Amino acid sequence: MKLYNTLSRTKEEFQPLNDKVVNMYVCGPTVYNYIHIGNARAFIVFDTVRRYLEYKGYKVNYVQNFTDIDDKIIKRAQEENVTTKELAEKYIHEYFKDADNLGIKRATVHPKATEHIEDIVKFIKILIDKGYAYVVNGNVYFETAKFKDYGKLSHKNIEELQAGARIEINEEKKNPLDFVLWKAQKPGEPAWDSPWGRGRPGWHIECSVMSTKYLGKTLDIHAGGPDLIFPHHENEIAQSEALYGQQFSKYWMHIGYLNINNEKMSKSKGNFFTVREITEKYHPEVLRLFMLMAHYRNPINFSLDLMDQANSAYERLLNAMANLKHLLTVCKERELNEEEKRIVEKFEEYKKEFEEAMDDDFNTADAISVLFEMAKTANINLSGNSSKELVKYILDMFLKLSEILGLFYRTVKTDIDDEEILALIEKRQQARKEKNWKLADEIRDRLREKGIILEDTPEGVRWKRM
Ligand SMILES: Nc1ncnc2c1ncn2[C@@H]1O[C@H](COP(=O)(O)OP(=O)(O)OP(=O)(O)O)[C@@H](O)[C@H]1O
Ligand SMILES: [Zn+2]
Repeated sequence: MKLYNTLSRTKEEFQPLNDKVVNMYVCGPTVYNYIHIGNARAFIVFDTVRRYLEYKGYKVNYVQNFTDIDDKIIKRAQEENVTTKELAEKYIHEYFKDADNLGIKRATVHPKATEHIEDIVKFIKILIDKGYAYVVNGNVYFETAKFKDYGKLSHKNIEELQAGARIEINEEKKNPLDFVLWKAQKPGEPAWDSPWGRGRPGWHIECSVMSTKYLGKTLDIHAGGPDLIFPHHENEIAQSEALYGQQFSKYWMHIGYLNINNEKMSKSKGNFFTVREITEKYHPEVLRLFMLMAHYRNPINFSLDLMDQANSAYERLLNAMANLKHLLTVCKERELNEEEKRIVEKFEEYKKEFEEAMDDDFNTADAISVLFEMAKTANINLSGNSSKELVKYILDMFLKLSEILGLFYRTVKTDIDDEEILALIEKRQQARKEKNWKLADEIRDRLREKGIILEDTPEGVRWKRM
């Protein structure tokens, strides 16, 4: 299996540090608003990477953080007259609603910056002790000139970086490329104690600290949007490698931009559609299919026309599967005839092609083309006279492969009946009574995987199918 590594700018053979385990970290949202579809592109793509790795038999430890303290959060909280914690919690909740809707699996851990202040302070202290950071007026800065590999991810030398960096007026910094690790408190801002006075962590440090805490000093894959390569990920490398003296992440994956009118879609520019808006108009799986129909590293220029095209594509696949489900109810069980055996061989070929596409740097666009080929072949060759085994075999393959893309397995599969759902809900209620939160969460997750959403209300648990 090959993947494109931003660090080497080549497609490399994928070989995790530990044969069967993949430790993967994805930079998550800064929670002061609903996520827009540009953010969603990142989360959908990396969820698909994770699903494929799991399909290949790896155990994936997947960590995605919430940046729950930062300038934008503070500003927005002040405008709305709520605390930063209240604001962040609200949008974390909204993030999960959107992510669940899009079939993005929950991470193994979703750490929050504000819950790791002690670890962050410890990390910064050691950087200062080792001579990589300096304190000025309660602010702590990382001294980039001390880290000789600075620029290796963005493939630029210090002079180029300096020329490209926005030169802010900050007389405290020894060098414009130095970045803040700890920010001294300004009046009215939330703050935590530290050896340098009250303040809060900078943005980059949280990812270095939380990734190491949950995944170890060297990650297999670190991933994010293209705007994060510099400075965010470059700075994460500098902090972590300076501290631990070993490689921070073996592979770096970055998606292409989601643009609108050929300009980056972004919260700050206001040129965005939220996931909420789009999924009111289209089925969430259409948005997911839309994202995966492009190669993840290519830019996408978003338009509603393209969404309409994705919608038709989605319906074609859905119809093929609905047709198979219908055939399942009318076809009779009997041995496969010669012609049908050849069809099975053809589908085994399709499966191989699908895997080859995914093995080649997660080429979901080609993988989806294979699904269309499958739909075509099924439509042409199957009828009410086909063997039920054949129909079942093809439907199962459809669902198995599309589940890797996070598609159809919730909408098409109905292998859980009401009785089973109620029994699991009962079991979860019991676990909650016994304060066994882990089991309760596991049951909720298991149901979600099957497309069942639980809602805890004062009147009890409500559930619905997605
Ligand atoms: N237009 C986009 N295309 C692709 N990825 C994006 C886009 N916008 C954001 N991302 C990615 O989404 C993730 C979360 O981003 P974040 O919450 O920092 O918000 P943001 O939308 O980039 O903020 P802003 O729009 O104000 O610059 C990051 O990995 C980021 O790189
Ligand atoms: Zn990050």
